[in-house]
Amino acid sequence: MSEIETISEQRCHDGVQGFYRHHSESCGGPMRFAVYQPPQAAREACPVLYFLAGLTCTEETATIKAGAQRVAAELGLILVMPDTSPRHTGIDGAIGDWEFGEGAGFYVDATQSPWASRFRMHDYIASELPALLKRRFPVDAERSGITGHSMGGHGALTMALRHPQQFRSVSAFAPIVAPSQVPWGHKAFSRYLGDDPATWADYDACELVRRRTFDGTILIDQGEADGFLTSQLKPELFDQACAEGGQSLVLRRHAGYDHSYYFITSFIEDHLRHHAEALGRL
Ligand SMILES: N[C@@H](CCC(=O)N[C@@H](CS)C(=O)NCC(=O)O)C(=O)O
Repeated sequence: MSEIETISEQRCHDGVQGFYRHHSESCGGPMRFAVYQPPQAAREACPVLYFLAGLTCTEETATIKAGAQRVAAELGLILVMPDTSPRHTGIDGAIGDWEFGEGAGFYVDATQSPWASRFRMHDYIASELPALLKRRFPVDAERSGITGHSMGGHGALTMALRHPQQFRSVSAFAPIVAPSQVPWGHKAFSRYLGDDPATWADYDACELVRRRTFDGTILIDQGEADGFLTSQLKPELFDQACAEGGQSLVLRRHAGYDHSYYFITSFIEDHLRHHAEALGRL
């Protein structure tokens, strides 16, 4: 049996939109992800852009709602949309709370029982999934970028800052930039990582960027009408941390836009072009 099971594949903008399932060692069970292969992928290895989704989302959310395929087809970018956590874990407390557990993996490797056995999304995204994709899809892994939304924006920023050899370009939509300082982060990190905030810094973009900058400009878009802006997102903290760390950042604030995929689809093209340029496609 192939290590990747195809759930569906459909023609899309002359490429192929597929959904897949495999057994994940990192997460100790089955995981699903979506891949869009642009038409160029039929002939050559293509750069790859990972899109990490937010709370309550699955591999389907950005695939269906972001509207990224048309421009990815033009630019020759492979798109990878992973699920946001392991599923059907059977762990007590893993379902029923949209801010924690299944659908809310926060892209960390949990160290605390009972989460540590399954909730290892950092290792999954940084190592296991890229290695798996290389064996099945025509990815030019040397040219990988990462983006994401909200919790996934936090994932994208922390992955890129921690693994600059793996991810050569980074951007985010309405990201959680300082999880150690906001309720979403407190709740998830205290359970996944334990009560000592010192262990949280490795997953906090504001902390990471003060330690080491990313080689390239970080692009962030943020809607001013986002209901989570002042309570959970606080982009000004990342702006300040980047200034202190000497990180190049373009933070764009857009009047009237909220937290939804209507906001994301309005600016996804700019993000694809940002990555394509950094990955040598423009
Ligand atoms: N709990 C609220 C808010 C959740 C929320 O806004 N999730 C964002 C990510 S943090 C999202 O992308 N939701 C999926 C969607 O809009 O399709 C809900 O379920 O409506």
